[in-house]
Amino acid sequence: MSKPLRLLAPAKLNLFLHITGRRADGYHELQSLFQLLDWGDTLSFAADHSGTIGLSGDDLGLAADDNLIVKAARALQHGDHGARIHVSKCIPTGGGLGGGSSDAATTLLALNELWQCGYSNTQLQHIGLQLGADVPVFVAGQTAWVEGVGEQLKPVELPESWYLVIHPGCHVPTGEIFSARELTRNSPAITMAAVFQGGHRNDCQEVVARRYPEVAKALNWLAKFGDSRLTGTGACVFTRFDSQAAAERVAEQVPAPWQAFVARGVNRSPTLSVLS
Ligand SMILES: C[C@@](CO)(OP(=O)(O)O)[C@H](O)COP(=O)(O)OP(=O)(O)OC[C@H]1O[C@@H](n2ccc(N)nc2=O)[C@H](O)[C@@H]1O
Ligand SMILES: Nc1ncnc2c1ncn2[C@@H]1O[C@H](COP(=O)(O)OP(=O)(O)O)[C@@H](O)[C@H]1O
Repeated sequence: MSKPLRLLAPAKLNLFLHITGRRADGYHELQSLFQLLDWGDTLSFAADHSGTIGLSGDDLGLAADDNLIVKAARALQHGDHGARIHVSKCIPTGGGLGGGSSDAATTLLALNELWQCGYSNTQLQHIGLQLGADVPVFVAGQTAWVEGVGEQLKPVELPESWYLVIHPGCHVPTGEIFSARELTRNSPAITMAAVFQGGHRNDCQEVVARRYPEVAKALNWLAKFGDSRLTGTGACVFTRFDSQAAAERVAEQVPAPWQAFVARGVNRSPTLSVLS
């Protein structure tokens, strides 16, 4: 058995999210800035020749076969490839922070290396897209401008920022928000330059805030300290700060029972540096 490889599966924030259309298969076309964070789940991998995939660690109440970590491993597995994988979850599930997708991406990157599959990063992104719309951006491991359903990526370099993220305690199913009748689906496509001049939003925010009052409350509370915004389809909300100290000062005041954490925005996933 090889020495275990321990890697971060980073969380992300959608700094903005516009829905610009809908494809024939019902999936929505998006424009978004995916900001990677230096905070997330921890996965460790040991390869063997057992021909089986074993997953231990935090139980999400999912059958192993439904866990994106196992699905990602199976997508690469051939012959007697085997692996013991351990997961420590920090990223709240269904929070709009991309936890499941990031776990899947880290699994693809780790096992491609340990099993010496030889796939390029672009090939792994294609494999990842079959597992979820958000997986390719985590495989690429860069903060990125994203279009399509998540498969068209352009890395961007953003100034260092700190984010206070609040989980208001409710679970918002992505499918429910995308099937909401009142959702705006025809935002005009904008350029990256326009985004950097402001004038962007999360098109899901109004729908989520109306259906989930705790999200609305958290957005209003955070708005006292800066622009507050929903990430993805929620339920987490966030505000940007210039320094860790400023973010921590506000984090200390977050009312119970909401959960909060402070994380640094990174342009490149720490996981890529370990693997390359
Ligand atoms: C919109 C984002 C932004 O990050 O939201 P979050 O999930 O992170 O909150 C993601 O791209 C979400 O991606 P992901 O969470 O992988 O979605 P999936 O599991 O693939 O899809 C769940 C359901 O949402 C709908 N869906 C998802 C993505 C998309 N671009 N259009 C859609 O219409 C589909 O009905 C799908 O059945
Ligand atoms: N390893 C995993 N971690 C989190 N969620 C997972 C995982 N595997 C499968 N899932 C499923 O993926 C769904 C989306 O979870 P997640 O990616 O954390 O949230 P979001 O899409 O809101 O960012 C969950 O409802 C969960 O059932």
